[in-house]
Amino acid sequence: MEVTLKFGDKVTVADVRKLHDMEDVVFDREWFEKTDEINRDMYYMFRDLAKSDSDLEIIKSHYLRYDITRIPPGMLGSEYTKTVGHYHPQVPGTDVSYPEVYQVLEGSATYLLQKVEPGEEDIVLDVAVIKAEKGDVVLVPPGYGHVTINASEKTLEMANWVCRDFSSVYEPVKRLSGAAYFLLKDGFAKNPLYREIPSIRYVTPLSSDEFGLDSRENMYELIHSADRLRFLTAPQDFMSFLSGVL
Ligand SMILES: O=P(O)(O)OC[C@H]1O[C@](O)(CO)[C@@H](O)[C@@H]1O
Repeated sequence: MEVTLKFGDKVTVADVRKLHDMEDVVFDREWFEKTDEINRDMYYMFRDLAKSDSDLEIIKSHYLRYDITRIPPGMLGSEYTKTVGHYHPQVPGTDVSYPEVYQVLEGSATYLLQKVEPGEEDIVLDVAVIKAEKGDVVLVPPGYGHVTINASEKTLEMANWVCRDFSSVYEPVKRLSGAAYFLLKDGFAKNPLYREIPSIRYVTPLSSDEFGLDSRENMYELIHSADRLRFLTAPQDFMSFLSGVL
C-alpha cells in the first residue's frame, strides 16, 4: 500500500527504503540472515515537496529541494534503525562537496557525521554525533558523510533543504558495511572495517533561532528568503561559515 504525505495542496507518494535495501550496512548480520521481514518498510522519503506550484517554481529557481523523511522506531536486531547513509559529491569545478541542512519536525534524531581522509575512505578524520529534538537544526558541512538514527520509541520526522542538482554517493558507506560507528542498545560500537576511527565528538544542534528562524519555526519558511540558503548550492563561497558549524 502506498504511503502518502499531504503537504500544502499536494499529496506526495513516498519513496520507501525496505529492509533489503539496508543489507550492506546492518551491524547485526546474524539477525539479518535469519529475519523473514526482508520486505519490511524501514523509512519513507517524500522528496521535492512544495506547498504550491508557485513555491515549487521558487525552489527550483534557487536549485534547491525540500524533502521530508519519516523513520518509524524499530531495531535492526541489536542496532537502532537508521538511514543507509551517504556522502555528497563536490560542486563541479571546486574541491568542496555539497552541504545539507536538516530540521527535526517530530520525535528525536541522532545524526552521525563523518569526514574521511581524501582518497582513503577507511581512514576517518572526524566523527560528530548530534542529538536533535523537535525544532532543532543540524547542518551537515561539506566533506561529511551522514547517517540519521532513530534511537527513540517515537516516529522521527525530519525535513531537509539540499541542492537539487546532484545525486548522493553511496558506495563508500556500502563498501565498508556502514558508517564508522553503529548505535547499538549498549551504545556506540566501532565498525571494524575502518582502519582508523577517532573518538566521537558530541556536538549540539543549532537552535532554530540561531539559524535565523523564529523559535520552533519550520524551516520550510526559508522559501520566503531563499537567498539565505545559497550556502547549499555554492558552498565554496561560504567556507568560513561552514567550517565553523561543527
Ligand atoms: O539516502 P539515504 O542515506 O537513504 O538517506 C535518506 C535521506 O537523504 C536525503 O536524500 C537527503 O540527503 C533525504 O531525502 C533523506 O532524508
